[in-house]
Amino acid sequence: MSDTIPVTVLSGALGAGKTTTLNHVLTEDHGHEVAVLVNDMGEVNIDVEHIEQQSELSQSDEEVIEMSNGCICCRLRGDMLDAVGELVENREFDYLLVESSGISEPIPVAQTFALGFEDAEYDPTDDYHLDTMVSVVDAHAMYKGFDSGKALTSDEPAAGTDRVPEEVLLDQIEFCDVLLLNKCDLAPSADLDEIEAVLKALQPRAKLVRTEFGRVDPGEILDTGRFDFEEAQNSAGWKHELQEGHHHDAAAEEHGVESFVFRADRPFHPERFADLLRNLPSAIIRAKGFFWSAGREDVAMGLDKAGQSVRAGPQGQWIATLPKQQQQRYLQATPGLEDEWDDQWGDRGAKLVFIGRNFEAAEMNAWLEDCLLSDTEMDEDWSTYPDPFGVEERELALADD
Ligand SMILES: Nc1nc2c(ncn2[C@@H]2O[C@H](COP(=O)(O)OP(=O)(O)OP(=O)(O)O)[C@@H](O)[C@H]2O)c(=O)[nH]1
Repeated sequence: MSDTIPVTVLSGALGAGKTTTLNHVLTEDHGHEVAVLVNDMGEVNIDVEHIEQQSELSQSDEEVIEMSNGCICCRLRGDMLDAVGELVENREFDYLLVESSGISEPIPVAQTFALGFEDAEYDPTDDYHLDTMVSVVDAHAMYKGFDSGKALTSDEPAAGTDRVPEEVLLDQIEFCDVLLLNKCDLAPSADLDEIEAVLKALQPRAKLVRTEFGRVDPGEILDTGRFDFEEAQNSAGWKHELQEGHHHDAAAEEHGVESFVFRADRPFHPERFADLLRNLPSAIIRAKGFFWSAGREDVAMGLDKAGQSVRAGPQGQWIATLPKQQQQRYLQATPGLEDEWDDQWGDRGAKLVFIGRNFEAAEMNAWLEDCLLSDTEMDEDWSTYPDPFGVEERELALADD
């Protein structure tokens, strides 16, 4: 590990300030010989021209960069693996900075460096280790979003993907070690406090640093040693809420940031719950979890709300539908599962987390309770209920409603 090259990955929405941050860090005295990789990996390349322009910009800066720190800029098209492999062969450098284009997902990039690929010819973990995942968040865009009642952005899905930008943005927020809240010059400080409270609720583990024009101390993002794949995967606020239960955070409370977990051991009435999902208040920024839809005892439905986009549909298996032997293994390995186990229905039920600002948890709770089957409905024939959740994974995409 120690003789492999540390890697910092910068992600963030389009225009959040990744390039600005990168250029700032490169001109600072960071004590490294840095190679820079601009990754425009995804099939989704919305904006090749933009990236082209950007690298022209970096090239025009190259003189400065070369002179101060001996950095190398290289642009990547296509296979990131080949590029990073070639890079170690052909260049002398001791740190790799990757700028991951706005639309690309941080998790696959992290996987490349942290885990490598099984069948690939080149294994990047021979030469590299992931040091820090950084996400640059645009404070100005978030502030404007709050102002217009929208939690985050609400752009159309990018061509070639069914994920809208705010879903990717939430991945970037939830899967990182350091959050740079950039463009702080463009939002009033009261709003910055509020944005910060929201970010902390979405991602309690990351270090949060406020910046203007990407002016961050290089030590905040280089050689931090903060990355840990497992921790990063479990660092989302909603996971904490589900696993550890609710804990009050004074700063969050002060700014009206609320998170709330709903648990039930009954099914939802499919239509009532679909209706609620269609009408969720926009104050709810994030919702995530599993639920049981009456008539679909075969499958655990997943809910995933990121900003204005809501998806719900078949996502996983109840332990109750697994073969007996496997069930036993889960029951033994999972503390508390035995107590929750229902003789007839096993682990079927609802476990949902909602994170938002200025919403009434009690009201939300009452709406959800109303969606559960009543005692009378518990005795009905559920197979006659229409099923809005379909058969495809998380098919009910409500973003365009
Ligand atoms: N006012 C203000 N403008 C900023 C700040 N940081 C960056 N900008 C400007 O915002 C624009 C976008 O910045 P970039 O650094 O290119 O953003 P990016 O994230 O690399 O953008 P993409 O590569 O398109 O994803 C540029 O015009 C920057 O000058 C900031 O802190 N405050």
